[in-house]
Amino acid sequence: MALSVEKWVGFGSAMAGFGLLWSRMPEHVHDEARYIISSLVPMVMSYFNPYEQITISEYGQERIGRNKLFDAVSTYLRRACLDHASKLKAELRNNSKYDDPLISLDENQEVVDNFEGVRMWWRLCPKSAKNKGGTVISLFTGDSDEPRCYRLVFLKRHRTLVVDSYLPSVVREWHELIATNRQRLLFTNHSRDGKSHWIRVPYNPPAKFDMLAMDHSKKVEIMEDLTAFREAKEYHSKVGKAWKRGYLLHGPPGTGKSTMIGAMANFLEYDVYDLDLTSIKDNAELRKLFLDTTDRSIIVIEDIDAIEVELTTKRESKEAAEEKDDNHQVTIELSDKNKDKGKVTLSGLLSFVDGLWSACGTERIFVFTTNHVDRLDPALIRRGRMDRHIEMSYCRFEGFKMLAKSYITEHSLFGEIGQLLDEIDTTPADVAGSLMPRGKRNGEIDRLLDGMNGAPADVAGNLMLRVKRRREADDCLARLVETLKKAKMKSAAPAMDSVEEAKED
Ligand SMILES: Nc1ncnc2c1ncn2[C@@H]1O[C@H](COP(=O)(O)OP(=O)(O)OP(=O)(O)O)[C@@H](O)[C@H]1O
Ligand SMILES: [Mg+2]
Repeated sequence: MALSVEKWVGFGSAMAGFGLLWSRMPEHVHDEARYIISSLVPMVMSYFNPYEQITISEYGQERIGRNKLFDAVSTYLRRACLDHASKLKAELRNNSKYDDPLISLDENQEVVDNFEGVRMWWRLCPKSAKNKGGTVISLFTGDSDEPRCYRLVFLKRHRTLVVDSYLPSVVREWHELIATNRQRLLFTNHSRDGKSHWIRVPYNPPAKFDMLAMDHSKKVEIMEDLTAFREAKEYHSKVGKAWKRGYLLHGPPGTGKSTMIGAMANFLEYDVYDLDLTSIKDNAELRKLFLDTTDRSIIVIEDIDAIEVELTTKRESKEAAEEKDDNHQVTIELSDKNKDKGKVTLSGLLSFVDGLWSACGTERIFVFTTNHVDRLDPALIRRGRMDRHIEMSYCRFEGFKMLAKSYITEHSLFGEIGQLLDEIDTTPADVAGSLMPRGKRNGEIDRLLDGMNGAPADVAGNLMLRVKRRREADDCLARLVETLKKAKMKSAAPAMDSVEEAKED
């Protein structure tokens, strides 16, 4: 049967070719006869050919971005139709939480699927050279080959079933599988042969919201905001807005901006795209990268102020030269390395965050981080582009308790620590650093355990853990008090100097 399907489809092509040939017959063949025959051949063919075919290409029109249906079909066929295939492919995924090889269909292997008693024939067609009628070069990949595609062949009378039920069910299964099985990924852009690509690694950030040292109500507000965003598909389509949200995280170094991104990714179960603007040649490259991102992802640009410094300086000089031309079309010179290569502009960046291209993906979160919010171009961070501005601030007592809670919830040094944290600006990173256990006093614990002959293992283990934790907590908190006192003295030193200077005067 499979062979006959192929024959029919092949016969169709042959007849179409014949029709084309006929239409190019010499002039002396009567025009009218030529017209009638060339339109009759496909009609006759179509009448006798009981099959239809749908092609699902790896890339969309003009190859702007991947065709998600292609990925859905790959996953579906891997699950549903490998049993009867004789030509398979195996690869070890570097982006999976599993170590087992991934088996999939090899090119040109035909498989048959059964849906509601109806047979469907699938085949993965390899890349082929495109040479008819001149070379068509992909807009972004610069590739002149026809991409790979799946061919689905079915009986004509089942077209409605295929389009309305079968293909949607393939997509549904794909979504379900992704939701249950998938390994989250961290992507970063990388330039090879003058072209930018995403490279990806498995991503399991340890950060969780409950570990984040920050104002509790602020934290709850952010989590509620993220939940509302995730559930707002209908709202966005009803009001005709792109389903995206922008967060600006600002605050001094070490206050948890990057940690917050990890916590967001964990909370939403999204992939993260860490966009390094310094290695992007121009707006076209930026566009390609954006279009290659997947939905349900967080797109991050860290330290946006580093780029903005250049932008602001440039803009100021341009404004001086052109008497306040404030059109935001100023070029960002991203780095000395790229100075001569090309340009990414602020407007190029904004078109993805908030402009025409922002509608090209759904369920995207943009996160910009900066240590210097005051240096950013207002155009970049205005509300609507960056929907929420979140300030990550120094560690106070509440934040400290959050960081310390994995060791201890109450201690005699807490009062002193609370007072010191109120007096000096310390980052959560510094506090977390002091709270790291340094593996001291193990000898003492060993001696203690030696004296507990015959104690059940779990009691001994628990006791050891308790003693260890207590000792560690004593050490850590004492070390933290010491660090904070030193920092306090240091911050008081210039003031003391000026008092002394005033006395001398
Ligand atoms: N608010 C916080 N809650 C919990 N841990 C924190 C917090 N802030 C910092 N840390 C700890 O300090 C380390 C550094 O923090 P992080 O990299 O998130 O800071 P950052 O604000 O991104 O700094 P930078 O501006 O230099 O990029 C983290 O690994 C984390 O362990
Ligand atoms: Mg950071």
